Amino acid sequence: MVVPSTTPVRQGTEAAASHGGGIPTVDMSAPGGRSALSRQVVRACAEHGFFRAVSHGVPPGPAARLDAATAAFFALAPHDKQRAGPPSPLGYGCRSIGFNGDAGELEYLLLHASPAAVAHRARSIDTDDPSRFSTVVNDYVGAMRQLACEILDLLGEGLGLKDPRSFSKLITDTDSDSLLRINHYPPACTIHKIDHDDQCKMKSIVRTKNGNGLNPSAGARIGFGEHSDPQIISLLRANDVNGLQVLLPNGDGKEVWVQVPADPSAFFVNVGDLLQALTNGKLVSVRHRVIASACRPRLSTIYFAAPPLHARIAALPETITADSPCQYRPFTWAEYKKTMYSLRLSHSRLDLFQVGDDDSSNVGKGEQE
Ligand SMILES: C=C1C[C@]23C[C@@]1(O)CC[C@H]2[C@@]12CC[C@H](O)[C@@](C)(C(=O)O1)[C@H]2[C@@H]3C(=O)O
Ligand SMILES: O=C(O)CCC(=O)C(=O)O
Ligand SMILES: [Fe+2]
Repeated sequence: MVVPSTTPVRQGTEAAASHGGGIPTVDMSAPGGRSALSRQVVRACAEHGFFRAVSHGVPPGPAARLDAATAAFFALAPHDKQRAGPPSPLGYGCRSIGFNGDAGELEYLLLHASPAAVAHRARSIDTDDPSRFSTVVNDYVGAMRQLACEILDLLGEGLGLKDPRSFSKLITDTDSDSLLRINHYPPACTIHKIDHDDQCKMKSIVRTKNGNGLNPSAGARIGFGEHSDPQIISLLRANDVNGLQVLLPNGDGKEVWVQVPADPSAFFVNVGDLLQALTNGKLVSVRHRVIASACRPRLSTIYFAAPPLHARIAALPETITADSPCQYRPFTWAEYKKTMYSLRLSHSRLDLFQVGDDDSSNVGKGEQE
């Protein structure tokens, strides 16, 4: 699979810290007060649907323990890993993503984040000591839930909601449908079985000529294809290997793929489709992808914060005005999930829920493209 070359790619830069056209960065501990922080978070989510959170206050222990446990799993022999698969969509998957023919150069573990589901899945992931694996995952999920709530409360405050905790309440419900995904992208050199040094040399030559290193002839490979995350908010952390790209406005009314420089100490925050619907489009769900062309493995962990299946998703009244009428019809997360699982990864599925687009024959029909 080769990267579509129509959209240019540029490097995210430090200029981004001031929203200068790259990757916005939010210092979660910056002096200046909570209302300044909430304005910054709203601005990043409204303009980009994405930001890098630094000085976030999440202790490093749970992440280090999760990375060790998942790296040990991915290092197992293929038939041992298959015990936790095939993905249903939960469980261990290799290359295949979803049910509709999407594929990427990765293997992954997709877990429901509830302690009961983690305990059940742990039995096939860590056969030596399932409860050790469960504890490690539960600790990490707890830390992620807390960070997600903090960001969602800042958004609620910054948007001036009557109840600023409206968003975080959805993900703290005991029936929350949140997920944890661990993606392992093997080094590109071993995928091709081309000699490591030759391939790295080849890539650096093309990078010099083209500036972005994504010429298909250099072996740029789709790790995880273009998509938006369907849930409320996603928190992504990865090792020091690049690969994540986000589709951001370039200021000229066009969009460009921006490479997100790796930062293992940061969390990358994505607005999901549900948050776009809840805010009547004020916050935008960001399209992103992973190009897995590096010569070292990329390990990423993403917490997808979701509401319970029965939760009704409708634009909050504060986000609807005469100038900004309601864009999406109300739906439940269960309904949205059913639709999304019938569609390809790259589908702009929220469009199907636009007011006026009530041709229900479009929704949940098992559309393939
Ligand atoms: C092709 C698909 C995989 C996906 C479900 C879908 O039908 C469309 C959305 C995909 C996605 C993207 C973000 C997350 O990685 C994910 C777990 C999710 O909730 O939506 C995946 C789904 C998946 O891999 O099961
Ligand atoms: O693995 C990554 O870095 C991102 C993957 C992703 O976007 C996803 O799993 O939804
Ligand atoms: Fe994603």
